Amino acid sequence: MTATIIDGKAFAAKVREQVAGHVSRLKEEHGITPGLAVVLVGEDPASQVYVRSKGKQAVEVGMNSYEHKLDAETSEADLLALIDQLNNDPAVHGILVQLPLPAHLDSDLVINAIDPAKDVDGFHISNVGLLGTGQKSMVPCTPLGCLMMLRDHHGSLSGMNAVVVGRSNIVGKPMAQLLLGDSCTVTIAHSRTKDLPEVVRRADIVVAAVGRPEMVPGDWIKEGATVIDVGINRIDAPEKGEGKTRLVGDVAFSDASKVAGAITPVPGGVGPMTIACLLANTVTACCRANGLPEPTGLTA
Ligand SMILES: NC(=O)C1=CN([C@@H]2O[C@H](COP(=O)(O)OP(=O)(O)OC[C@H]3O[C@@H](n4cnc5c(N)ncnc54)[C@H](OP(=O)(O)O)[C@@H]3O)[C@@H](O)[C@H]2O)C=CC1
Ligand SMILES: Nc1nc(=O)c2c([nH]1)NC[C@@H]1CN(c3ccc(C(=O)N[C@@H](CCC(=O)O)C(=O)O)cc3)C=[N+]21
Repeated sequence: MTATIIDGKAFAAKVREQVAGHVSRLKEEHGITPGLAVVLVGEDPASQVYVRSKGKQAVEVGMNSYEHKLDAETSEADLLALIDQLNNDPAVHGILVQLPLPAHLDSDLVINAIDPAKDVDGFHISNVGLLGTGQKSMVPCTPLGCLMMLRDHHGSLSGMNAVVVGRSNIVGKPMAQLLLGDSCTVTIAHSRTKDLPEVVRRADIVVAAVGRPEMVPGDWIKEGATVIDVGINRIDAPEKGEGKTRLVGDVAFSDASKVAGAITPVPGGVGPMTIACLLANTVTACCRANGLPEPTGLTA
């Protein structure tokens, strides 16, 4: 069996197209332009790339993008003051603080300072609680992107065995909540899980969000399973030349794609969907802030 490749890049382009349609309607019919503020503290090169990409794509769909780059030594008080300013700025509908933050900053404190209605990452405790209780919330972008691809591929996920490898607050836990919301039987695995290969072999849906290059080998995958690879790992690629690197996921793609029914590639899978969902969340937040009906099909 050769797996269907789930093309996250193409799917993300479709989501952005829908978002762009909503943005132009908001502008024409209501004179409102959705605005996304992205805050980056420090100079982490990977984070800089993502932040640039978010800003660029926001502008491409017709939104306003506000980038705030603060130096690595920024104090907590200064960062909180910026968040307060963005919370009170009516032109800003979505706020994202790029993680991880430098170690001297308390990320829980910072995230919980964001107005939950503008928390387009869905990381604020009130959004986490709303998601956990099945209420309307802002849904974290990466898990939302994964859910969209799974629903598109399967239609209904009801009754499927889903295994999420990884229990982070930004990916693993919200992913498990969303799968549960779609009536999967959900297992969350992590570094203390006993006999992980056997746990993964039971899965109809595997979501790998670990951060270890190709740690899930092909022989852990059940024949025909759907594999969503969230991992983004930059590894050395001497075959491309000295000092060169390449991106790989948490799944050994080549072997897994021989047994899986469907699989997302890295790059070109979950990553582009994450940014598309960030834009979708910003439009949703903008509609809610203005008491307008929110787009359908762009939330969980
Ligand atoms: N495509 C995208 O848009 C995004 C991609 N990512 C990528 O996804 C990956 C995961 O990110 P994130 O959730 O933030 O990572 P974290 O480091 O926060 O969490 C990793 C999780 O993996 C678990 N884990 C670590 N080692 C093992 C192991 N040997 N066996 C089983 N589980 C293990 C950890 O378990 P424990 O809790 O026990 O320590 C932890 O729960 C990274 O590669 C990251 O770059 C992240 C966000 C967005
Ligand atoms: N507050 C916050 N929210 C986030 O959503 C967030 C964050 N912090 N910190 C870092 C992680 C990581 N993340 C990615 C987004 C897009 C790609 C992406 O587009 N990847 C491309 C490749 C990009 C490349 O070539 O480097 C792809 O997979 O095809 C990857 C990773 C969002 N994150």
